[in-house]
Amino acid sequence: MSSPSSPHAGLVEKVFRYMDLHQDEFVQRLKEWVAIESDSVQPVPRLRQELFRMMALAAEELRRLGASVDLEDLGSQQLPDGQTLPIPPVILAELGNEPGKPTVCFYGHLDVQPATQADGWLTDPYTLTEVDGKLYGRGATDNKGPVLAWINAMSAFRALEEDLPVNIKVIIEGMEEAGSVALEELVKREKDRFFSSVDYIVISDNLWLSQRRPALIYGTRGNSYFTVEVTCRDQDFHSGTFGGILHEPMADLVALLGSLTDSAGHILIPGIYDDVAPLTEEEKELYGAIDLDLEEYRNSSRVKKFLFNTKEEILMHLWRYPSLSIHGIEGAFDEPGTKTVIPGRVIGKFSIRLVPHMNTSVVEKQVQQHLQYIFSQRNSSNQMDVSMVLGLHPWIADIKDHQYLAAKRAIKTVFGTEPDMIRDGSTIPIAKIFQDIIQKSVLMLPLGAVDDGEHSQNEKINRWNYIEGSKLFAAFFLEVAQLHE
Ligand SMILES: Cn1cncc1C[C@H](NC(=O)CCN)C(=O)O
Ligand SMILES: [Zn+2]
Ligand SMILES: [Zn+2]
Repeated sequence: MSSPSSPHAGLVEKVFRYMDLHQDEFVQRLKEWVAIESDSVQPVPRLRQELFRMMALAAEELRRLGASVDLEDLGSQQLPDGQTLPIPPVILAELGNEPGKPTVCFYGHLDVQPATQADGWLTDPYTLTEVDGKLYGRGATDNKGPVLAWINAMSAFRALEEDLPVNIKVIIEGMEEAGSVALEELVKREKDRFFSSVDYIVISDNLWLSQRRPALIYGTRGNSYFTVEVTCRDQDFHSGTFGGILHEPMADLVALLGSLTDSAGHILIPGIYDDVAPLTEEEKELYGAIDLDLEEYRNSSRVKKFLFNTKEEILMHLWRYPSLSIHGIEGAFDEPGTKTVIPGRVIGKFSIRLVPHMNTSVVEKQVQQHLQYIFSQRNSSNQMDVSMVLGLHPWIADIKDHQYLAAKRAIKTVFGTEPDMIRDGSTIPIAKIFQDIIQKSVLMLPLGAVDDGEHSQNEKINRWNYIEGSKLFAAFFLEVAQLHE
């Protein structure tokens, strides 16, 4: 609880009490939002319709709070197979426009990863189901819960007829899980309009490092995603009638993919580590202070052994060093059984997580050169094509920034503790885009617990995280307003 000396202590308590009393309504709203299958990953018309429905529902909710809401049309998306699909509109909403108050802009997304019960969900992924204080459902933590927590915070002030201490802007998209298609253009277009008055940007699209201890995030890795296609012809072969006389595309591809890393996870692409920011003594100390029980983390991940044995090494390799992951092979025989095919054309997929100060176009050249060299060594008559299909930049914040201090104070008020100061190994592409284009401070203020299972089966948000997270945003409004004065 806030200290009695704090000038807004009474208001904080009133808002928190409101939220405790109305928590079932907040959960009910999350249930309505989770019920929409707003999957942006599978490019099919039915799901795009669901995305449109999702954005309309959120727009309506914001209008109910008195916000002015625009739905920005982003046109359509051209898919590699020639199909075009409409892109769901982006919500740009605004509540309050008083010159004396700071303007805080919240970014969130309402699209989700695919999910079906057959994937191994214990409950229907689109029916929010509470078990032991855990609210299970696709999008519960990524990112519908946090978006609603922000809206809950706005709604509490309105319901109590209390003046909002900040001007609020909200940008909500529906294509994050597909790589934030067309969002950068929108941000550029709106730089001198919607974003001109923005002082601070808040994103809540990550998780804590712990079950109970809140965190602030000051960096995310980028990602360069590659496809490497090896083609002999456009049809499969029978291995009994062609096996032995062909350069097999799959053999080429497996060799290419196998050349990318060694068994210790070190990336073998020449030059790839050249631009990685050197480790300073100051940074080293930050890792020591983080409270992570490595054994528990390993056990709860159900992994026998990690590549590194100390907390510091593990965190550094997740946050401040690049990594290369192989994701899949399109065109490969991947069913059970013993089909004797030789695939005629296969596409390998891998990506490299980038860290400061790596650059996507430099990485693209290095990967091209490396794969061309490896391929040439095989004297294969097949055709190889490498392309970088996504180039997402890493992001790092200045933790001495005003709003990081405001967030720390809000965390102290709600949770009575200091946050873990952490980075995240995954990618929030829009963070760097906001930082570069709007040139205002970006804060990542996550609400979910480490075991929420984003993108996984049985994704959930704890009722406690959802409600305390709503309080956290309300407390944050008050702290930002106070610091801004
Ligand atoms: C779509 N995409 C392709 N490359 C990277 C991404 C973003 C994706 N983002 C998240 O998972 C956010 C987690 N809070 C990721 O990092 O894989
Ligand atoms: Zn997300
Ligand atoms: Zn996600």
